[in-house]
This record gives sequence, C-alpha cells and structure tokens, in this order.
Amino acid sequence: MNLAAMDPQTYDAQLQQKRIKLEQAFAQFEPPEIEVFASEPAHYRMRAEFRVWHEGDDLYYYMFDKVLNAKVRCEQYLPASELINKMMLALMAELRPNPTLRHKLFQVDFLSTLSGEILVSLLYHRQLDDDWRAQANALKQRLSAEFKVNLIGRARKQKIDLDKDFVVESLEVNNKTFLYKQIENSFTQPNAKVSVKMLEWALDVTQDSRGDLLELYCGNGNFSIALAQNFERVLATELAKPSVDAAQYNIEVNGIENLQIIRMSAEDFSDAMAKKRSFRRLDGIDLDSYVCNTIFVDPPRAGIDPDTLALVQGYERILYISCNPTTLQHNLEVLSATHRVVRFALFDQFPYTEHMESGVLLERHPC
Ligand SMILES: C[S@@+](CC[C@H](N)C(=O)[O-])C[C@H]1O[C@@H](n2cnc3c(N)ncnc32)[C@H](O)[C@@H]1O
Repeated sequence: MNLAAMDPQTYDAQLQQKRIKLEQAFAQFEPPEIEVFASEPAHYRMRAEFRVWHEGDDLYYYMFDKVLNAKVRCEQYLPASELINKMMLALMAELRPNPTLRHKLFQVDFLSTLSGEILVSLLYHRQLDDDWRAQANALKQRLSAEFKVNLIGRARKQKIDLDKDFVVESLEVNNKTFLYKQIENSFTQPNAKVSVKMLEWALDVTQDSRGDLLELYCGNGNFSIALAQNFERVLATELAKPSVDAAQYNIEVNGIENLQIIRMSAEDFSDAMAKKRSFRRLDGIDLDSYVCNTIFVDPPRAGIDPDTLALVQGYERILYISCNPTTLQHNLEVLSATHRVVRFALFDQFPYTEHMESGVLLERHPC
C-alpha cells in the first residue's frame, strides 16, 4: 500500500500512465486501440482489511505503507466504499471501550456492497467463548439500527457466524438488475462499479455470438449469469466450493435457465475434454452436446496452465479477462500463433496501484 499515491487529483494522470504501459507491453500482438474504463477516484473498493493496534486504552486500524516502510493509522480509508468508512467509525467506537470484543483482536475485514449490505469479520489471537458471542450479538443489535450488517468472529480453527456469512450484491448491468451472493473469504471483484463496466463490455463483445459458451474459472457466476443472455447454453467450471455454492444460489435467484456450473479445476476439466480421464462430477453432462464457438476465461494471477491453454486455443473466439498482464502476455505468446486480438480493454479495478485488469477478445486467424 502506498498511501501518498492515493490522490484523486492525480487519478486521471495515473490511469493514462497505466494505459501507456499496457499499450507498450502488448504492442507485439498488434491490438486495436485500448478501450479504457476508469474507476471512481475515491470510495471504489467494496472490500478492505485492516490490522488492529492496541496502545493502552487506545485501539485503532492501521495499514502498512510500503514507501514509508511504516504502519499508518487509518481512521478512514479513501479507496474503501463510503459504507465501509461509515462502519469503520461506528465499529471502532464500539470496540475501543469493550474489553471482551477487543481482547486479542488483530484484524478486521469488511465486505460491502452497492446494495447496502455489509459483512464484518473480527479476527482474534484467542478462542472465542460464550461471553464473546453474547457481546458480539449485542454489538450487532446496536449496529443494526444504522446498518444492514452481519458479524463473523474468527480465531484459529474457529468461525462463528452470528447470522450469515455472505452479502447479496445487486448490480445494474445494461439496465438489468442481477443479484450476486458473495461469500466471506471467497473471490469477488473488488471494484463493483468497474465490475459492471467489465460485464457490459463482455456483453458487448459477445452480442453476436452463436451457439453455447464454455467458461473456466467462473467464481460465483459473476460473468456467467450476465452472459447467459447472449448464448443458447452456458457450461461453467470453478474450483472453490463456496464460490460454486454461491453460483448455484445466483442461478436460482436470477432465474437463469440455460447455465450449468460444475465444480472442477480447469486442469481436470481440460483432461475430461481431451478424453484423457473420466470424472464422476461430469456424470449426466453430455460434453459433446455443447456447441461452443466461444470460450471465456478469467484465471487467477498465475494465468492459464499449458494443458488448459491448449483447450482454450481450440475455440474460434476467446474472451480472456486477466488481472495480471505478465501471465496474460505469456499466454498470448501461445495464443497469437492461431488467434489475433480484435478487442482490448483496460479496466481500472485497482486505482493508485501497479495492478492492471484487462480484457482481450481473440479470434482465430482465417485459414
Ligand atoms: C480472477 S477469479 C475470477 C472469478 C469470476 N470470473 C469473477 O468475476 O468473480 C479466478 C477464479 O478462479 C478460481 N480458480 C483458481 N484456480 C483454479 C483452477 N485451477 N481451476 C479452476 N478454477 C480456479 C478461483 O477460485 C477464482 O474464483
């Protein structure tokens, strides 16, 4: 974290620098002009985590500043949503004078939404007992006068949900509302408003699609749910069980009837598609019945492994969302032998940092 860089006055200039850097890094692939999607310059992060410092009777949130090489007290945090900032103040005012709730508390995580829900996780270096539970319940009651809040207590091998361990986000995508269950400690896009721009861009680049869609690394169905309208059917896979459970909920609550999610790693799924191995989880799913011209991938920072990349390369159109330009570059070095980049976007998910989220649409070279 570099707190000095977080200056809304310099936001536009910082984004231009990112655009230039991305343009230079990908020049070898001769992409069309980059489409740039800016963030809000403040209050754009829906998640934030803070360490907690104890100093006599005082108690405060802090972050580690890489440039100053020091911890910095945070009463408020510019990147975090307004809801998180409001909750930071209300929560700390409650925790500071409460011996039970502050005892050995070392971290607080916030997960907020545009829908107004917020989840607060309190992390401790001690086991949590009935006294903690009673105090936490009373705290939740008091906070509920002002917030749609849920509290979770965590300690080594212990997790106490006072009510539920998720929030339901509501995103307006091209004038349609989609609901998304987001589970504590599972992957969700951090910048909700930029996430909406990503969904709208993905809908735009796939609007003339034919047939079915195969999606790898689908998380809680963030893209799958929105993209289903552009395809006959969607088959999506994801490794993490909580995300798959959230995706099933999201299919139901959004009334999506042409989307099926399977819990499987991309590597195993590639083996199944290549008929190298068979898997019980695929019983009842006729992979050969899917007619997919398009594959959609949104892998973790490590990018796509070689076997999965070989599978991806077999499709006519590849839509690739990436949170790591370095691994995207490596994967494009392989894919560019058969495909060319026809759309290229920079989504500023992570203002004031080096991180860059990009979107690439590739089409197979004509033979
Ligand atoms: C960048 S996130 C994208 C999630 C989703 N597309 C979204 O927008 O929320 C990458 C996802 O890949 C999943 N993942 C990580 N390694 C995987 C693997 N080997 N096979 C399948 N999924 C994996 C993670 O659990 C995570 O949900």
